[in-house]
Amino acid sequence: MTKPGDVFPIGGTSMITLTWATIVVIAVVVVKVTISLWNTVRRNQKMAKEFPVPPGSHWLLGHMVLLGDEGRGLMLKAMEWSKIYKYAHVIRMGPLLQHCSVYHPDYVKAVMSRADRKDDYVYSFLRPWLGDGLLTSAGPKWFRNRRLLTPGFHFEILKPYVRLFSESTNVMLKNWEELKSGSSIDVFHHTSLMTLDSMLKCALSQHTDCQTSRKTNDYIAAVYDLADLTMKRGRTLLLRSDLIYALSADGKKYRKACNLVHEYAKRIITERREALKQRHTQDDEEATNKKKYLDFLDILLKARDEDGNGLTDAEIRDEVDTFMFEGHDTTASGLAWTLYCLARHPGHQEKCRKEAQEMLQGRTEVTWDLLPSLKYITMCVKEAIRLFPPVPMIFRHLESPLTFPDGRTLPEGSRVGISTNTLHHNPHVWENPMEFDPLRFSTENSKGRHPFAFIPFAAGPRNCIGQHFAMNELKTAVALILQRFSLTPDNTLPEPIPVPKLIMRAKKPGLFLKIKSLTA
Ligand code: HEM
Repeated sequence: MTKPGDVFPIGGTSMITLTWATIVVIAVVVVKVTISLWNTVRRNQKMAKEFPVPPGSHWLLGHMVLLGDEGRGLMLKAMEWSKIYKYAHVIRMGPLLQHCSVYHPDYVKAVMSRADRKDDYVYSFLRPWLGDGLLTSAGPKWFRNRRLLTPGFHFEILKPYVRLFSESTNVMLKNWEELKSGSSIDVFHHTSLMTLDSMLKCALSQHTDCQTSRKTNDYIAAVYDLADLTMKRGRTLLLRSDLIYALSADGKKYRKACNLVHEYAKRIITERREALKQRHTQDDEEATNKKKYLDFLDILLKARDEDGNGLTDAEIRDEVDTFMFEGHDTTASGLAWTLYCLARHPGHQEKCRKEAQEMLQGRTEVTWDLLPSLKYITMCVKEAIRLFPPVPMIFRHLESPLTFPDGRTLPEGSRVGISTNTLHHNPHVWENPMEFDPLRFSTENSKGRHPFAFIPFAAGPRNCIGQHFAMNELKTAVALILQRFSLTPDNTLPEPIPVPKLIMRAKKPGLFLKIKSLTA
């Protein structure tokens, strides 16, 4: 029996066993790491043999040295390279980190027709926030949840949201009316608050004063922080390490914001579950009918697979966080750049305004049945998100080898980047690609276009589940804005500069336009 103070003895034999065990563990780790490095080097070499490596790659930092102003340098270079390399080229982001960037419709189709998992390089930075939501999950889990969530985007569900989009846009326009006519405003800031307001209503039935309150709501501030911190981490080599990030000031701020948004979603889910339980005790049918619309949370709570199993609270939270991220800033970016294009092209702006006025006849609410008549506005929105795709780059990790139509192949484990921005400016695909020409999207001119030439919402099995939601919001907002305001560029400031972050943003100071009320 051991007494207090006894030290457990390690005899000679145990000591030798322990030493050997340690050596074996270290050897296994070293062998595994060496094999993994060797495989990466071989994969990279094979990729570089099949596909051109553009000039300017540094021996250690690769093409990162060309990133330039917040990634804009490399974005412009990639557009230049697409003139020389028609389909794809290699991009090096460090000594071992390398991907094949594809931007020709035939190549994009080959990648997007499969459901390979998202690449860890970018999406892992989102995982602590979005967990295993639709955007970041893979395999059977993604497949099941995608099937469970798809009914939530049926047009019957989306119909009542158009009224909510009108409501949020009108709050933004009321704010604009309070400004002096001819004021210059950062449109991005306004559209971002407006789409967040809409998303809170459609996803969670949260009607907040986020657009009018002077004090920033904690939840909204945390969502902004998380998006900004994720972008910053992606372009800072040192912060890519989980350990360094966890110890850094940014990492601590990220964790705090993550906890805040998770707690917020958890509280709303619990409250809604309680409310649903209460409703079961009353007349369930009657209570559901009284509610004016189903929000995404209702859909998530009701979803059942064929075995009758629903989503857990953690899964619901991940999906709520995913919608809040994927669904607001992307739409804000699309709207801000559409307004910018229309400000620069007064002729197209006037045509859109005429269409909006004819459709609205003085009303301040767009309704579902009016949306199909917004044909010219739809063409302008599409052309704007061709020129300024809200999601400029998407990454995939090949789970099996991929052969392209011309016979070139990429081995399993390769990282592929689908550059929406380069594809949308590829001179082998688009005539005068830099020109804003909404008529490209007329029915006539769209005939015969490759289905993978224009992919702002991605394509194939992992396309954007919210694309109709987003297009409805964009059309509604543009119609209501142009009915009441005229937009012109602010020539006292430099031209807004697009920068490819997680979404296409405008470089500081932002995207400023002059707004003039037409009703004052
Ligand atoms: C103009 C607005 C939008 C654009 C340009 C856009 C674009 C995209 C793109 C390119 C993807 C593929 C991303 C990837 O594969 O990594 C995607 C995925 C996704 N989007 Fe959107 N999106 C928009 C709005 C929305 C909205 C409003 C919602 C929700 C209400 C939404 C929810 C999602 C989700 C959940 C996914 C992941 C789908 C999956 O992998 O199954 N998006 N979006």
